Amino acid sequence: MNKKIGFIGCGNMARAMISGIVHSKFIEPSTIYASNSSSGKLNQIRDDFCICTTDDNLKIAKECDVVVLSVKPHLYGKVIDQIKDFIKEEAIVVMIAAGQKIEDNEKRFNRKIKLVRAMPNTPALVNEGMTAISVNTLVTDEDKRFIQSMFECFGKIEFVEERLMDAVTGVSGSSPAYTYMFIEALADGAVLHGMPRKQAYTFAAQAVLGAAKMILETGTHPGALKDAVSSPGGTTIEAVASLEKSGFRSAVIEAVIACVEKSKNMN
Ligand SMILES: NC(=O)C1=CN([C@@H]2O[C@H](COP(=O)(O)OP(=O)(O)OC[C@H]3O[C@@H](n4cnc5c(N)ncnc54)[C@H](O)[C@@H]3O)[C@@H](O)[C@H]2O)C=CC1
Ligand SMILES: O=C(O)[C@@H]1CCC=N1
Repeated sequence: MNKKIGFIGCGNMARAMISGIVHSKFIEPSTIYASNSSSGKLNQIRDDFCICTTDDNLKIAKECDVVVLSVKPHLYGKVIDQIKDFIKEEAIVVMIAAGQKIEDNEKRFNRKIKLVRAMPNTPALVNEGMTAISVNTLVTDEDKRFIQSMFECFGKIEFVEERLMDAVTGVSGSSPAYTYMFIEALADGAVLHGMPRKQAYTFAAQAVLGAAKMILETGTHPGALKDAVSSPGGTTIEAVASLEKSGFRSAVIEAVIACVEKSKNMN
């Protein structure tokens, strides 16, 4: 496994992925490359992970076997125009941008190109990422295994039909943000009742982590787990009733719909 992995665009998501790949020892840091349009983040990532950095996107295109396009979605056209004639014949291009469809980007490359569309999330930084992956017809089973292993360096993966990618963005790509809002609000409630803020974040975050683990590890329906916490005439059902009154579930569903719609209409 002597593949070189390159990142074009070295912001929050690329950093989370690079951190996971380096810490898992999947490949040598010296075979990971990153380019960015400004130097500050590049110098930081080179110092933190001992990877190779450059301000030249073409160097990544010419040298790497896997090229991750980790710039913002609106820059895909510009960056693909710049690199399309320099990507190696057998290289795999991985698109992680919200809303970027395989077919549209095949057209941008205007040549035979192995394209992977993936939607990771930033908990990759602590090895708890969730990534969905779709591929085009040129991606081989061996390529898929490599891409799977790369994303598994920092969490779970599932191959999905591309039509589900917008839903994935709503449920896992973007959802860490809304989960942080929930944790922040939980902590605010505890602070309101006298708990020091730092302690409140620990209690709130650990409760959310534990609840998530219960679903993943027991396979029990979330409703049944909720019922097991809600003693008849007890404290929890008061909170549950209050949340229902405020439209909590509906607010979350509406948030996911807004996210998915944005993803569908991005270009
Ligand atoms: N942040 C997140 O939680 C997630 C982000 N994504 C996707 O990852 C991509 C990157 O997102 P973030 O890392 O959050 O953005 P970011 O803004 O933190 O990073 C993008 C980087 O690209 C650099 N850049 C801009 N133009 C460039 C160019 N022409 N050549 C090279 N580098 C250039 C910027 O300087 C910046 O450092 C987006 O397409 C986003 O949809 C996907 C899943 C989760
Ligand atoms: O907010 C965004 O557009 C990106 C995609 C998923 C998470 N962050």
